Amino acid sequence: MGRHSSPHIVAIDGPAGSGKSSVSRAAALRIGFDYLDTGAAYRAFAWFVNDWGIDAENTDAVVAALADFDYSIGIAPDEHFVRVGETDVTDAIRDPAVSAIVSSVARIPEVRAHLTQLFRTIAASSKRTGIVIEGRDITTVVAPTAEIRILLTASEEARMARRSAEISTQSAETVAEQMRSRDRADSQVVEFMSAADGVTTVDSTHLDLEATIDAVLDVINTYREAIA
Ligand SMILES: Nc1ncnc2c1ncn2[C@@H]1O[C@H](COP(=O)(O)OP(=O)(O)O)[C@@H](O)[C@H]1O
Ligand SMILES: Nc1ccn([C@@H]2O[C@H](COP(=O)(O)OP(=O)(O)O)[C@@H](O)[C@H]2O)c(=O)n1
Repeated sequence: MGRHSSPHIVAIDGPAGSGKSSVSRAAALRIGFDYLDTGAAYRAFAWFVNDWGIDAENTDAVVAALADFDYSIGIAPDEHFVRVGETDVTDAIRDPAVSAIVSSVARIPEVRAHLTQLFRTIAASSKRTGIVIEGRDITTVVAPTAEIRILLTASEEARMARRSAEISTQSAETVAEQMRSRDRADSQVVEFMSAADGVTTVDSTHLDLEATIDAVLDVINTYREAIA
């Protein structure tokens, strides 16, 4: 038997290091939803452009590459993978070299429109009751009509500390500077530092990971009737 209606959507946005990926995946696992990390697609496309030797600043060449971008991602929260063609890029897209160029491809409107369409198609393919979608413009552009929309924030200091604890190959100062400049670049294209109308803010500055997951689940449960 096929599924009868489209999956319910929990939309989560926030800046780098706010906890979007870890919190969204854990929340999805807890409520039996799928999970879609949209930043992974922007990263994978940046990886692809770089792999083809295209300059990320060459807008025409980057846009032309979209036609050959064969992307797939696992949306089961416990089976995460990211592939471009036959190549598994799950780890490669986290490389600082990718982080350094991803905002350049993400600023291009044609790239955003193409990936937004892809996200809607992937979300619609979910066989579960619902899907948690996480990124920068999910509450505003990708799924503005989602029943549940959350902005996950944390102070810049907390976000930098979390991210530099994860990356051992670079100094804390380098990691912080790169994150700050990526947030600056991204902010010129999408609004993810303040909540749009109807979006609930969860500030994790003074919460640990478990408490943040609980806070997000609280918001989801508040709207539970709508998604039951
Ligand atoms: N509330 C929190 N307290 C402490 N660490 C957290 C919290 N939320 C996330 N983290 C950790 O911070 C790091 C960055 O989180 P991540 O989910 O990758 O953020 P984002 O997807 O927003 O960039 C991860 O190592 C994660 O375990
Ligand atoms: N919905 C989204 C998600 C990511 N992105 C871009 O993709 C990059 C990587 O996103 P990410 O979610 O993996 O970044 P982190 O917050 O995990 O560091 C961002 O810096 C943005 O340039 C976007 O433009 N829109």
